[in-house]
Amino acid sequence: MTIEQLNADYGIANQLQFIEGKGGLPIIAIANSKAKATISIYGGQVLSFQPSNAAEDVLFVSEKAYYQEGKAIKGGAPVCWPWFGPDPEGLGRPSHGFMRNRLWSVLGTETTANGDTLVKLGLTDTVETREIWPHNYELSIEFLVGETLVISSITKNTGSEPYSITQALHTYFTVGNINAIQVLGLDGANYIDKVDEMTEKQQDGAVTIAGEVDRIYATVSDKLTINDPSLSRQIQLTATGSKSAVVWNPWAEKAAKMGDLDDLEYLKFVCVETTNAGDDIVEIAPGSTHQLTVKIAAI
Ligand SMILES: O=P(O)(O)OC[C@H]1O[C@@H](O)[C@H](O)[C@@H](O)[C@@H]1O
Repeated sequence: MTIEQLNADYGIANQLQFIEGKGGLPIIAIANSKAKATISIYGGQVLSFQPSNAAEDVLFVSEKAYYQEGKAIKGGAPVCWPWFGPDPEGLGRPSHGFMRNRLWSVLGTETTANGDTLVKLGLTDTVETREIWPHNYELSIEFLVGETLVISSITKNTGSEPYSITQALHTYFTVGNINAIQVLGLDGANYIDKVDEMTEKQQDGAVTIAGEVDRIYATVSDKLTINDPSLSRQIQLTATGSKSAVVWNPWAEKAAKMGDLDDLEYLKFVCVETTNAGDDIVEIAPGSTHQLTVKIAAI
């Protein structure tokens, strides 16, 4: 669909418009009385969210992100689905599933009763996706932009057999200085340390970051907080449909090897991801739906 057609069908006067973004990719630009946000239809991912009273964007996007078909956009909140991390069956399929580099369909846009903006994007299985992953699904991603940002991944099993998924709302958050932040709410949680041969460990106190961190936390609280003294703010995450969470920062050496991350940008973000990952595998019966949601507030 062209930008003109999208605006005609789904634009909302003075609140939501479709524009051509970097690399010619279609972007949804939202500005309402409470916040502004941009959502990339490619990848089905929110790229920015800034409540009216926030000095800085809540989400981080790499200055070197690719805006190119076939590649994931590094930043905002990519959607990892129907698996999180490496191919669970070792068949050489891409890491984090196959939704990050697709053009999604716009299912609907609306203004809610309290003036928030709701956007729904979706994808269903095709001959091509069944070659990669032999299951039937309707996957939709919903974004509710208001004082807070709410992101939901809703998976419906439209087939006749049950199947299992793992997934992540792979949120990149802007921080003032990675060395100074704390992630709260994980004290006592067990985690798999991906940078220490998948050793199982237990979190003691707040998470601080002074090197590469890549952890899958099991059975976490539904409320996590990023305490960021450099930007004098807290980012609060409230999750539903999830028992696990991932904390990731590549640190200097890995960042330097990434073509889509500037060498020093690792200092400026942390990923605290709302997931079904590790042992938090979700089985979905035929006709059933699983919803993974995170509400993000910056205070
Ligand atoms: O570079 P990608 O594919 O976006 O993945 C980034 C990171 O995503 C994290 O969620 C994983 O735990 C890391 O292991 C991974 O490196």
